[in-house]
Amino acid sequence: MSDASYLSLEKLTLAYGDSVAVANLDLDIRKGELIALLGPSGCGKTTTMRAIAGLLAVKSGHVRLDGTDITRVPANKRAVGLMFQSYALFPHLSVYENVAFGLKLKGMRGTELDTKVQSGLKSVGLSTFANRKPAELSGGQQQRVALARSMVMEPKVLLLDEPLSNLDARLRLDMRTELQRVQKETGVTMIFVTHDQAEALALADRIVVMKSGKIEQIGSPEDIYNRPTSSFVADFVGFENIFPLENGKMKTGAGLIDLSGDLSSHLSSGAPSAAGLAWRPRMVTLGTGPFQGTVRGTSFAGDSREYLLDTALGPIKAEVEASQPAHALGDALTFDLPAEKAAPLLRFV
Ligand SMILES: Nc1ncnc2c1ncn2[C@@H]1O[C@H](COP(=O)(O)OP(=O)(O)OP(=O)(O)O)[C@@H](O)[C@H]1O
Repeated sequence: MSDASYLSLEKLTLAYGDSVAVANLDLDIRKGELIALLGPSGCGKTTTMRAIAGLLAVKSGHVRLDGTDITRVPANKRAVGLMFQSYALFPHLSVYENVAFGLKLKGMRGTELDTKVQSGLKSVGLSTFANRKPAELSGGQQQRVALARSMVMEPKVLLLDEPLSNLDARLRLDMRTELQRVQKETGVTMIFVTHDQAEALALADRIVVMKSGKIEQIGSPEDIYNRPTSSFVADFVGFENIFPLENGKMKTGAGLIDLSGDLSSHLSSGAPSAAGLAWRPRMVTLGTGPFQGTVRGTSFAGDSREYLLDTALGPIKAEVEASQPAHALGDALTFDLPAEKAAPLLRFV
């Protein structure tokens, strides 16, 4: 086992009956990494987590953890923790008893148990809540109990399935920080599932983007955000203006067109064999350029304003600072898609 493959999924195929949900998936995760599995509903995120946890039989392939093949090891012998989006706390037990539960099952008692539980509660800031019942806690506090309960078991890997999805926007932000802190303090390897790209970008060391049971791209948050390799990932992370390339020209509703700026030198530095180009709305220049559009929609987002333009190329989304003069529905605007700002896509899928 190398450092880069503390947890390895090798050619993992997972199915429900005859229906394959995850196909031939390879993934190596380093010890202490915080990994986000990101992707649309049904792409196989939860299925992959269930297989790592031992809750779903593997059809073919292997799961290795810390040098051991655990593909056929029962869930309770894997040292893999799992935290669900519904925290699944025992309502009749106190916070203390909830956190102690798994340790007691392992036969721990007395001072050792008490020390572990106290330290687990302390690590999530809930020492003074030990005697409360889950119903007497806020959603965020319940989430912390669930986290403490998982962490006291000292798992080699902690899996979190949509851990923040039941929390309101404010609490989600708090819990993001909390999760990150606990992870860095304990050094536990964590994999969390989310379909929220902002959450993945904010939390993860590396993001694994999945599509239809396969990995579409693996990279740092910066890679995924700035350098998506396919149109699917580009679309998923907010590049709204995405076009295929054919012989160095952009294929649009108005046919093949040349871009202004030096596309070839931009591409040769980034991706010489690009299959497409993508621009975020704020990469579109409004007010000057070779193209024409008519404002069909506008939305105000505090610092910025977004315009949806009807154009011969197809619909274009542009974002400008809100301090710029506003345009009205029906206004005709010129715009540019600057070649040097485009993200080159290797695959158009
Ligand atoms: N118990 C099941 N029986 C049959 N098919 C299932 C079962 N659970 C999931 N699937 C199918 O497997 C595929 C992957 O599902 P999975 O739950 O892993 O997706 P996901 O990416 O976690 O989605 P979501 O974000 O909605 O939770 C989907 O096509 C789904 O319909």
